[in-house]
Amino acid sequence: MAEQSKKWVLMVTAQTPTNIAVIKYWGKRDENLILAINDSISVTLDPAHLCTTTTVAVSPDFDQDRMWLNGKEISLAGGRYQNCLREIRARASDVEDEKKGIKITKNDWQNLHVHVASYNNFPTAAGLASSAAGFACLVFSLAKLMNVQEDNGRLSAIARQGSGSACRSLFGGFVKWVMGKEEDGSDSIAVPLVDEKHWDELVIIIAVVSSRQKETSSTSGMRDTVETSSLIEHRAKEVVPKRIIKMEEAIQNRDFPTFAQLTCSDSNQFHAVCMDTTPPIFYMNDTSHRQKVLTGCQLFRIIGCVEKWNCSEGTPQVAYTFDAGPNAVLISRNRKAATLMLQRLLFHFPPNSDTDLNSYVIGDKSILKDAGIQDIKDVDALPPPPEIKDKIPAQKYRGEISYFICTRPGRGPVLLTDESQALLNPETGLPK
Ligand SMILES: Nc1ncnc2c1ncn2[C@@H]1O[C@H](COP(=O)(O)OP(=O)(O)OP(=O)(O)O)[C@@H](O)[C@H]1O
Ligand SMILES: C[C@@](O)(CCOP(=O)(O)OP(=O)(O)O)CC(=O)O
Repeated sequence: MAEQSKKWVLMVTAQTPTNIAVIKYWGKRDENLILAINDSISVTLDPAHLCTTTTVAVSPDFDQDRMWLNGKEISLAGGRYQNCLREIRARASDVEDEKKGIKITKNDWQNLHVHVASYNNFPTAAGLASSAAGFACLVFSLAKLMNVQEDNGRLSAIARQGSGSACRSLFGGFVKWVMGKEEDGSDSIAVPLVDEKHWDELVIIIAVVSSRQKETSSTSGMRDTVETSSLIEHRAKEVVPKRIIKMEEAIQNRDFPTFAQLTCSDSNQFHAVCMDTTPPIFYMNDTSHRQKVLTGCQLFRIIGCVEKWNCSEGTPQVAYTFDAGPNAVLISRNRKAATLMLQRLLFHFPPNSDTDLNSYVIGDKSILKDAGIQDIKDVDALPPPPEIKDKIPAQKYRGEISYFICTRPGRGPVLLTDESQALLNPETGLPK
């Protein structure tokens, strides 16, 4: 390292989106490298509504690697963090900042320590893919700090070693994670299929049922499935490869009926292999807490509501998909369908009377406006959806959903150049 008289801190801040799989990754063929047993496809969600912001800093004064997640210091000792840090350091290049008088050579990076501060603007470890946005952001920001000369595809193979689904957050739009064949995982990377503008009519509504941490992590859940389910092999070898081909075609052609059919079937099959696991995993209907038994039923009701409406329209208006947590993701074919979906959701799941509508529907609130809803009175005045026949009185489940997020397909990672958005103090390298 060049002689420097002044103390210095060099920082980079980045923002990375989360993603939701429409063809699910579930099961590994290598636990350490995180190599999947099947390809998967996801849609990247607009970072304006769900994203991770991460600041990474380097200074000769730092005596160890440290990380703060959502304001609390966490350990970087875990294998996944260590693998990402090692792989990025191995690819670091020379960095020079003439204004600050900083010169770091390729070899210096092996001895310099980093500080990392990260913030998720949505619940962590609640099944909203915080690990995906989080590891993608960590790898992307470290790569920029250390001047790594590799494209986002190569970086995705490093993010994958933090969390499998993270590799898909290196791109916007629709993204495929190619499982690859190589033992070292070098061909197990994310590939962008189409960018976020290709199918920008889609509107995504997430019903957040529980923002508490889930009972069974994806990592241990999928390990148990691979060890004990006999259905998973059929899924990985026979079902998913065919679905991947059809899904890619549906996305290219913006063929919503095929897209919706594949998305719903794949989500349902993912939960079927979870149930085929010993002991069975119930992500949609976790029976370990009384409250969750109730909320789980609400998720089945959301499926029922979407299926009934799609059927009555004669062609799908909305696709549903559920990850490893009790949240529903509803992808509408266009704004009109999203408006009608939101009206149905608010009819069945009105907020408690003391809840502010502004905090009950967050993200792109213009959908709420399109639905003609300005306050709770408008929610209470919503008529029952016409597809509900008079035989069964329409049910309402007040207060059963925590909140709704309205969003859309979004872009990939970006650097934030405005220093005021940094999460670390530029003088000390400690959280602001
Ligand atoms: N911003 C972040 N930066 C780095 N790591 C993060 C970040 N956010 C979350 N993580 C890591 O991801 C873990 C949570 O992952 P987990 O898979 O349990 O939940 P999730 O990603 O929210 O849900 P799912 O993957 O099932 O959708 C955290 O404990 C932490 O280790
Ligand atoms: C259901 C899923 O969301 C599973 C995601 O699993 P993770 O990527 O969180 O698992 P690890 O690789 O062990 O970190 C489906 C998907 O995103 O494809």
